[in-house]
Amino acid sequence: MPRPPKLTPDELTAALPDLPLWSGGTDGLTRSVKLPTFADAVAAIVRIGFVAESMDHHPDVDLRWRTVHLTVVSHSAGGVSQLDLDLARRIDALFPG
Ligand SMILES: C[C@H](O)[C@H](O)[C@H]1CNC2=NC(N)=NC(=O)C2=N1
Repeated sequence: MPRPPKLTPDELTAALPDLPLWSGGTDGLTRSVKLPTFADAVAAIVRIGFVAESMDHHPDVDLRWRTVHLTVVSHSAGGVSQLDLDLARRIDALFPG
C-alpha cells in the first residue's frame, strides 16, 4: 500500500492544534510520557508497540529511566506525514497526559 507524503508546513500547522502534547515541525513531532516507575515505562512502550504494529507505522522511542521520549516521523517520506498524525492521536488515546 502506498504511504502518504510528507505534509507541507501549512498542513502541519493546521493539524497541530489537535495535538497539543506534541511539538516539532515537518521533520518530526515529539512528546514525552512520564510514568510512575521504570517498569511502567517499559510497559507503556509495549502498549505503544502493539498500536504501532497494528498500523505498520512505528515511532522512534528513547527510554530514560521512567520517561518515554517519542518521535513520530515517516522515514520513507523524509518527514511528518498523515500516518504520524494518526499515530500521535493513537498514542494520546493511550496516554492522555
Ligand atoms: C515495510 C514497512 O511497511 C515499512 O518499512 C514501514 C514500517 N514502519 C515505518 N514507520 C515509520 N515511522 N516510518 C516508515 O517509513 C515505516 N516504514
